[in-house]
Amino acid sequence: MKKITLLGATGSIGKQTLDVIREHHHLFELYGLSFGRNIDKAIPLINEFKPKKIVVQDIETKRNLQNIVNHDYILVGNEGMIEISADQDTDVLVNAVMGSVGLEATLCAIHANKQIAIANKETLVTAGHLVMEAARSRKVSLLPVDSEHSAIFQCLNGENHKDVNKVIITASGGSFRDKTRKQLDNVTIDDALNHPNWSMGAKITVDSATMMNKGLEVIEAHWLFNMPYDKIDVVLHKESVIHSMIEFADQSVIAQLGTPDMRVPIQYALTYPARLHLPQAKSLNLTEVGQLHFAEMDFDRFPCLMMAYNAGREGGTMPTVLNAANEVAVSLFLQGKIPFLTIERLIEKALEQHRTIQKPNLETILEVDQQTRLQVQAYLN
Ligand SMILES: NC(=O)C1=CN([C@@H]2O[C@H](COP(=O)(O)OP(=O)(O)OC[C@H]3O[C@@H](n4cnc5c(N)ncnc54)[C@H](OP(=O)(O)O)[C@@H]3O)[C@@H](O)[C@H]2O)C=CC1
Ligand SMILES: CC(=O)[C@@H](O)[C@H](O)COP(=O)(O)O
Ligand SMILES: [Mn+2]
Repeated sequence: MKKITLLGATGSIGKQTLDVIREHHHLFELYGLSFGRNIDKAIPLINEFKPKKIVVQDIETKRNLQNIVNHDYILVGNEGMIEISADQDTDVLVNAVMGSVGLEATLCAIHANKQIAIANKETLVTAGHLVMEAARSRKVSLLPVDSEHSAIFQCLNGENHKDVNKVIITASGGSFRDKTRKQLDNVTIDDALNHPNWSMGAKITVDSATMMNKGLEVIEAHWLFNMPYDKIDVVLHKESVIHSMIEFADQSVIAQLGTPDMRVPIQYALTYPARLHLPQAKSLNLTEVGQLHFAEMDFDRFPCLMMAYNAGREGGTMPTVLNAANEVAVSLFLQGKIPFLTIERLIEKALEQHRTIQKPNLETILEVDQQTRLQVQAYLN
């Protein structure tokens, strides 16, 4: 029985992780869970899975939860997430929290030798060098949950890293893929949240519409697979059937395909190297899909992707700034405070104003993250 700690249990990945745990309850037990403030979503999960430990975002949420459920172990905030992630009684951390707030819990879980299933891409973008170095030195396996990275991981199975010509990450194009830049002037929050293929949390759905999601994924792939940026390509593929591909030295291309269902990569990260039956997932019928489409990425149409490549290549604290600026800008858009196209302008400004610090330690990363958040908020005043 593997005991799982799940950060971000009330979210889209959290919910689908619980589907997998429920399906394989003879293999997995939910030991601890965290969520933000969404008590209504958390209560049925607490009642069903009876976690030993719970973490909420703040004291007020803890008080409100205590008025509803009788539980001895409710912790708060980052310290709480760190405690349940590195707890001696848990085996695996599924990090499905949204944002770089998941960084310290990931690092502490690695230091405590936990197996990590990582959905929380912001952690790797913000401080990939620290996370990968910790995982290497502790010999901890860091298994990807993000669909493209799970695909790359599967395509690399049994292959030699030096034989890779390039990694080809597929991009659906997001909610606005058929719109010109001019048509983006007046798009609404609801329009942005209408992803053509995936049902996901609000932040990643907006990232997908700006193409920042692919930018974050390029940096994530760089760290997870130790791949230089000139060997990572992005191609538009509107069906999201091919989740990513690898071209090898002999020009052979291996791809991983499947219906768009995050329970598949989540389960694989939890059962690797075994593949278990997953009854909820639909079989891929290519004759029903009919055609698969591919198009070259247009960096003028999607400038966030180029900003991410540039920040990744620059390295040091630049990806930390990219991520923090993006988190704040997307949140402002989702609160209705800025129009869609202002997201990329705020990020661009934050990147332009930042002087890179190379080889930053955790303290520096956390400081730059905080400073960037305040700076981007201040652009609006
Ligand atoms: N959804 C998907 O299909 C995919 C997601 N990912 C990545 O997985 C991660 C999670 O995404 P997704 O599930 O869509 O996100 P959601 O917004 O659906 O869920 C986020 C979860 O994190 C919690 N949370 C948010 N902010 C905080 C905070 N400050 N402190 C503590 N908890 C917090 C939320 O709690 P509450 O509900 O209480 O607010 C919720 O449980 C992201 O990094 C995303 O990029 C990667 C690939 C695919
Ligand atoms: C499901 C998943 O992994 C998302 O990150 C997905 O990739 C979003 O799709 P696009 O960013 O390609 O629109
Ligand atoms: Mn993805």
